[in-house]
Amino acid sequence: MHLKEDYNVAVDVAVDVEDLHKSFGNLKVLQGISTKVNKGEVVAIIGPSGSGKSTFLRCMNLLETPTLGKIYIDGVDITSRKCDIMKIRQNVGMVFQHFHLFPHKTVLDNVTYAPMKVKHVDKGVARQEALDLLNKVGLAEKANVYPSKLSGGQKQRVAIARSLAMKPQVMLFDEPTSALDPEMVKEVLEVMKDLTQTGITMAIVTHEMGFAREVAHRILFLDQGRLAEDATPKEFFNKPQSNRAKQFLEKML
Ligand SMILES: Nc1ncnc2c1ncn2[C@@H]1O[C@H](COP(=O)(O)OP(=O)(O)OP(=O)(O)O)[C@@H](O)[C@H]1O
Repeated sequence: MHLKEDYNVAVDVAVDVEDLHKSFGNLKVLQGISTKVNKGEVVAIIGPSGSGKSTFLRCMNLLETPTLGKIYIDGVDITSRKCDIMKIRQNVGMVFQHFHLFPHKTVLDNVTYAPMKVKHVDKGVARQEALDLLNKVGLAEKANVYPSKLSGGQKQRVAIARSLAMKPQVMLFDEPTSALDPEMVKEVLEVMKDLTQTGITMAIVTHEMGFAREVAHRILFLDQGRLAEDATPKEFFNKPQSNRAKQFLEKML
């Protein structure tokens, strides 16, 4: 395990990104991103289509391997070859645009699967914790149904509960409402909003500007793979600095 040298002074930092680059062949998607996310902080990653938001997020749990640069999660260098990827993924939950639930498992079994299989949590404990989580996302009564019987919004809420069941320190959300019918967006955003009150660190790629403005502590605005702005929602939405952000907001708001 490679700990960051100045880890002792950085104990409040959950995610530390240093000069992150990612290329796909000749395509330079991330071009030197550096930022820190503090424990309990909620950051919204926004920017034009193709600016590298999802790639940035996916680097944070090594779904994409950075081409260059370092990422530390809780002080652990996840870009080090010696890093145990499975351990990191336990600590960094991810919710995708599409829900990726197991279709042949009930809602409850979807939520208990990883804790039991990966962490060897006792079945009774895993079920109780899963029921508590389903209760939190408003789906306790759906515990025994199969995903095919759920709406998109309900599926996404199960996906969030499933991710939380691993008790991650950091939660990554990759456009969690983009695949939903408009009337279901709100119920998922409400669950995410509740989550922000629990002290968990969250990084959210989103096109929901109202949500980002209301809920995020910080806005990271990406433009062509660079961190063009790193500001509070108030600063960013009221006084964007770059022309690109101004143009983007004119379109989005
Ligand atoms: N696995 C991959 N192989 C090749 N190119 C990729 C891959 N993943 C992403 N890209 C390219 O990288 C660029 C950035 O993609 P990314 O999905 O990170 O952008 P984004 O800002 O999240 O976009 P959107 O808002 O449209 O989802 C795009 O040009 C995309 O085609």
